[in-house]
Amino acid sequence: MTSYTDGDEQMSYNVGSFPKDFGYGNFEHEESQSSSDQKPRILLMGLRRSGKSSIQKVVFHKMSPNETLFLESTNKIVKDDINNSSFVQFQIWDFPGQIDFFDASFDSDMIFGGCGALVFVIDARDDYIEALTKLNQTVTKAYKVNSRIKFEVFIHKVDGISDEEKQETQRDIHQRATDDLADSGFDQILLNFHLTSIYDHSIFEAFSKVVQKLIPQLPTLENLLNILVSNSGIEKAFLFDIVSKIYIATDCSPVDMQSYELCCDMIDVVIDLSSIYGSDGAVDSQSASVIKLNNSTILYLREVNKFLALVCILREDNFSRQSVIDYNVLCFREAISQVFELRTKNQKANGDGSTDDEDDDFDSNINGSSIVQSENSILT
Ligand SMILES: Nc1nc2c(ncn2[C@@H]2O[C@H](COP(=O)(O)OP(=O)(O)OP(=O)(O)O)[C@@H](O)[C@H]2O)c(=O)[nH]1
Repeated sequence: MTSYTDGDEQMSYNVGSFPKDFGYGNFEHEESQSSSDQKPRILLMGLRRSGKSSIQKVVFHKMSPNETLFLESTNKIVKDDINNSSFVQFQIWDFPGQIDFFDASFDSDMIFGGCGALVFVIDARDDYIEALTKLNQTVTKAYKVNSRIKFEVFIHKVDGISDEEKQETQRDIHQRATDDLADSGFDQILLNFHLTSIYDHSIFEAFSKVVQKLIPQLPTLENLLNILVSNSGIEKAFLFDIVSKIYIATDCSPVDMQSYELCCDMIDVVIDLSSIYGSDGAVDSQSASVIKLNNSTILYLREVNKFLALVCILREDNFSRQSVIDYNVLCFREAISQVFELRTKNQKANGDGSTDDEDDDFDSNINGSSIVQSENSILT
């Protein structure tokens, strides 16, 4: 029988092109880390072999997609601590596919109580009727315990499926899932759908959106990026978590997949080169890189802190004012460190257990003082 006891904390990394020790260490300004229990939780649920463990391994442990073919079935909850900067701190719980909500050892209050987001994975290549039934059971059960959970449905393994087929599958799953919820009297539950595959960047993009919803400072970060972009002639800017390549914030212009992929590839190139030629770690405060594309576009990467990098896309003409951009990036970096400091101060003041309400206060503080200050110092 499945046991729902605590799983192993998986802290070793199979990091592909990353240096072996390039994982989520302690953030140097973070004097006190939130305990694991206080971190928001992301639950990975879905039928057996739908691809849950593969997603977690590929996104957070740099496992190559082909290696996931050899993953064994999960038979207990596996908890994984993602201990990054103050912005990216959560736990991922990977559930066995054959989970039984009626099992006496399934403590739904404990499991769904502290849950920030529930990711339900559906294998798009399989007959998904059973998966939809399970989705309905899972979501309604979780909602009854905690109505604040964000529900994300990954329509997974869409590699090798034509674009029309993808859209049709998404439309069908969306329709059936929302109809099922309405039939069970839960039409107030909002499901978000993402087409994903571990064989391309779609899984990183989808996970970025899930993680962003768990970052209370997101509006502040977006605001800072908007100010930076509009004053520096930048077309698009992403704030990346370097280790996982998920972006934790971007400016308000729409994200197109190609730009995101280019930026991810740039991070890979920089990490690879830094690991070979750099002296200490993969990135440091001097880390920067410029890639000129053959369509008069520039990719510009700057380190923000140990875990975060800013990657910008801009036209070559606008890059002639690089010193202005660099100055603005310095202001941006300073503003981000102020956000960190305030966050840490708030956490300490609240005994490390800041709630959403406290984070709201935090946001208004930053918007009221620090951003204005950085806005003034950004050159136009
Ligand atoms: N084609 C394709 N195969 C995938 C993808 N993601 C996962 N797989 C494959 O799906 C199979 C099952 O993956 P797992 O990650 O073990 O699935 P799981 O949901 O964790 O399974 P349980 O632990 O049994 O619940 C593996 O052979 C993976 O290689 C994907 O995006 N595309």
